[in-house]
Amino acid sequence: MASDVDSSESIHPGDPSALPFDPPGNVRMTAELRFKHTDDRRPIVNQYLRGHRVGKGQHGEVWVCWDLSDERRELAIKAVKRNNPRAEKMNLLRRRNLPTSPHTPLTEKLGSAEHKIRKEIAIMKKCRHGHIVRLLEVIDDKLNDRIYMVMEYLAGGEIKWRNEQGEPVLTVDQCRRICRDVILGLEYLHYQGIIHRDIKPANLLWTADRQMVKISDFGVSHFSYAQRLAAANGQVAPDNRNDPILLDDSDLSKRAGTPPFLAPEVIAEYNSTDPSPSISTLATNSTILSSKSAAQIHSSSTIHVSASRRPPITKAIDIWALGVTLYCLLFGRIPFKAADSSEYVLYNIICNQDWEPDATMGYDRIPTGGRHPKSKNTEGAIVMNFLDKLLQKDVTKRMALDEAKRYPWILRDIAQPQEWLRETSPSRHDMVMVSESETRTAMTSVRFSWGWHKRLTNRISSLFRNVRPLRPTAPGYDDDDNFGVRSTPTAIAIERHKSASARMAIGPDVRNKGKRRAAARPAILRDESTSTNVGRRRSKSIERWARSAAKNTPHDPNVARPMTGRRGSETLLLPESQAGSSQPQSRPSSRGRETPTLAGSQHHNRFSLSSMKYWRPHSHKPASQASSPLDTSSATSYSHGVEKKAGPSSPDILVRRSDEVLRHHGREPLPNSHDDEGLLTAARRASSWGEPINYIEDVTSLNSGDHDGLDDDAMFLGAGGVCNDPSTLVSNLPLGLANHAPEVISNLPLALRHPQPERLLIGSAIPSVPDPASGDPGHRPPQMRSATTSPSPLAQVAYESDLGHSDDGGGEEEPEEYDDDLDDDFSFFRNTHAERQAESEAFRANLSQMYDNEDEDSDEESIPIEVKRRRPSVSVTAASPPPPSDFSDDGPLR
Ligand SMILES: Nc1ncnc2c1ncn2[C@@H]1O[C@H](COP(=O)(O)OP(=O)(O)OP(=O)(O)O)[C@@H](O)[C@H]1O
Repeated sequence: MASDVDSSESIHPGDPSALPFDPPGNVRMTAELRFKHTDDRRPIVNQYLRGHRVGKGQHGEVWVCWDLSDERRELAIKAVKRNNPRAEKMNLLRRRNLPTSPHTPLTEKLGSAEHKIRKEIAIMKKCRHGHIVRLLEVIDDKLNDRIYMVMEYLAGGEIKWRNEQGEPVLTVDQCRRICRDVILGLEYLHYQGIIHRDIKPANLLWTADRQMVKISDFGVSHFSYAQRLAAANGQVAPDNRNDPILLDDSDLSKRAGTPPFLAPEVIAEYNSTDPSPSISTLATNSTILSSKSAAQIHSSSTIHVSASRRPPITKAIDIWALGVTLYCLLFGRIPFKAADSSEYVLYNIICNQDWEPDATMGYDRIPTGGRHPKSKNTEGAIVMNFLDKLLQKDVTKRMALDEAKRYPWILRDIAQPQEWLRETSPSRHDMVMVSESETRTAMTSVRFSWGWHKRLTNRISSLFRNVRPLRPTAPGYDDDDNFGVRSTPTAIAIERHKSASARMAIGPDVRNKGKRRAAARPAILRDESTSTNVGRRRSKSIERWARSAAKNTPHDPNVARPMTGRRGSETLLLPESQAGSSQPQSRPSSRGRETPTLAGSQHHNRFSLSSMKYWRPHSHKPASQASSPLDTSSATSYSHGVEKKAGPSSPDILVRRSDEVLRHHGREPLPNSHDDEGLLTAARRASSWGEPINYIEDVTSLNSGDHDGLDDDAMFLGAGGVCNDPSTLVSNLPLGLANHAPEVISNLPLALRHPQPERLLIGSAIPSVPDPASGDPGHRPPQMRSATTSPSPLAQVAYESDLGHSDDGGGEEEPEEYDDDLDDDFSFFRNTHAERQAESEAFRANLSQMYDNEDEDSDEESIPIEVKRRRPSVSVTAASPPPPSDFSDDGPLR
């Protein structure tokens, strides 16, 4: 078994005690953020001197930093916005969670970004294992709209697993070691009751010496108390039975993760042999199982599961994802891929088609012997058999982690396997205990600091977001049942309420940039409907939505209910005296269903942002000065230096909002334009899955929300791939910049370098270093190593700072400011008409998917369907420059 044991690897790779990084103590929770600069303008966040940015994901940016209070230990600090409207909007459109839960969980109502951070922190806080990225401190200052997570720094970066030709760059040996590390990490997570749900190469980070891989990104991970109990034979203290974040099992029914890595049971309804009604509705012009012949379909591995009988979603989904990951590492490509990049086709392939190996595997091109090798004892046959067990479509036949850990190939280079198995047993670790209070403190309410100098004054769309149609109060109707508020801790609802109020009161807010953009574009409207009608809404066409919305008057004072106007869990509270002044008995219904209504009332939609598409702001006034509904809407107790005004009666408020704003800006709505029609036709077509989408096959999670439209280069780079041909990237540059050398491009004004994906440049001047992980001087190096200084091949990708700062940590921005936000905020006003038109056309051309949102009835007014090129998740793993030696940090930070 151990004939080819490499003595250099005869270690106990999974033994946490052998780890160089294992600081004692629990995760620190810090409630105050202090921000200052060094003399040379290097930012300091509390005691952390911030260095260059090492990565950027959908929700946050990651920098290297040095802990000034701990001998300048090198760490990573991740800044995550609590509120990410762009990501949330895309998530909203994409969230087709199957099956629909009648009880929409509170956690979803908190918004995906917030939800993601809370879960990520709550889970990471207690994970302490050699193959899990360690969280050390959370800086959660309520006055800052970002949360800072201080983690151990994995200098090796993401695993790079293929070159630009799509060939594997890791040896089979390396693949095995990575796989073993992930098995150990997963074993620990599963033992703790945590399902990662997004295992893929991009979420596996190398240590600096590339001797070890750690699992990162717990944004969609799931904690199951039942699983934890089972793992501990019921001996676990019931510390978090009531934790709404960690115990929300309905989360598991949601399709989170990265499409090519999703297990068949997660997408069981996409089995074409037994399509669920939802599929037949959606897939009106999709080709099912288009690309492969029937002979290629391995019947024994085809599952026949209808949506109604979908297998339970368990930790086995991580094992499947591990199998897909191992396949990627071995062959430099993903095992399941749809020819037309359609998710629908992809899911059918995952459910119904078998995987096929290449003739050889790994960088060292070891023969595989095919899918079913004749000789069973070859290396290829052993690995193929291992893959076969991991990639079992039938979850009951899939290999368990414990089995995988003991598989001979995994144990191959372990000197004393039995001892290693004993030492790495998860039962040797303490059980994770995450209390409810800890989860809550992981993320608290947002309070906004004043930043007028940075913020534009367009608050109209956020205002309308808070204008709600009538909420039902018909007898027997329990609002909470539909919104999952019943189980909501009061504090959370209040926090959100405050947050909404704050936004209304304060006025300009960069967070609503997306909605301001929506006002300038044709928008596809979503009608307001109730959660009890979620099932029906699924079949409702987008076109009907928009028409209905356009016809309806903004708000009827007879219908408007002053008590609660809600968006998600945000609640517009009005004084009790006003709330009691009306007794609404009706419930708005976009379908005109019979619902008890007040005389003369009709169903209503929120004010249509699309009707304001030709509206342009004339002036920017602080909310407190504007003669807009901003003046009157806030009757909450939220106080942030803004003088509260007593509002008029609630119906007045609601009916006045849209009218006043339009009048104030001298514009009339233009409903029902032909633009809407064309757009809707495209949207409807797209919603039927007929439009192929360019999902990012291996880098972007569903939870990231916008993996559509990424160009191949960005996808490739984000996947941990490499590219040594600058023309490949430069070819993507806009405005004819492709002919310019990268250095010329880097000097262009920021405006010319936007949007983000075009700012990827090649650091061609970076010298190379050998790969310490390979350990073989004669080893054929991957192509890109000639251009990298980093242990990671990703070193040659440089990502420019948004504000043109160098990546040396000398950024001057304050943490409160999200650079791209600012850019977005100004872009609307900066763009010429022609640009806007071009943008609109590009938008239509790219329009690929529209999801009817079956699990929300609460939020979002007009949702423009916008598919943007995604800013890729790029890692820059060049060796970190040391902290400045001449820097002297003064007193308070010590
Ligand atoms: N501890 C770390 N050490 C080194 N690099 C890191 C670390 N954490 C994250 N990174 C890098 O930063 C990038 C972005 O981090 P991360 O994936 O956590 O952000 P995110 O916003 O959650 O991403 P997404 O939601 O898009 O998956 C990662 O791809 C990784 O390369």
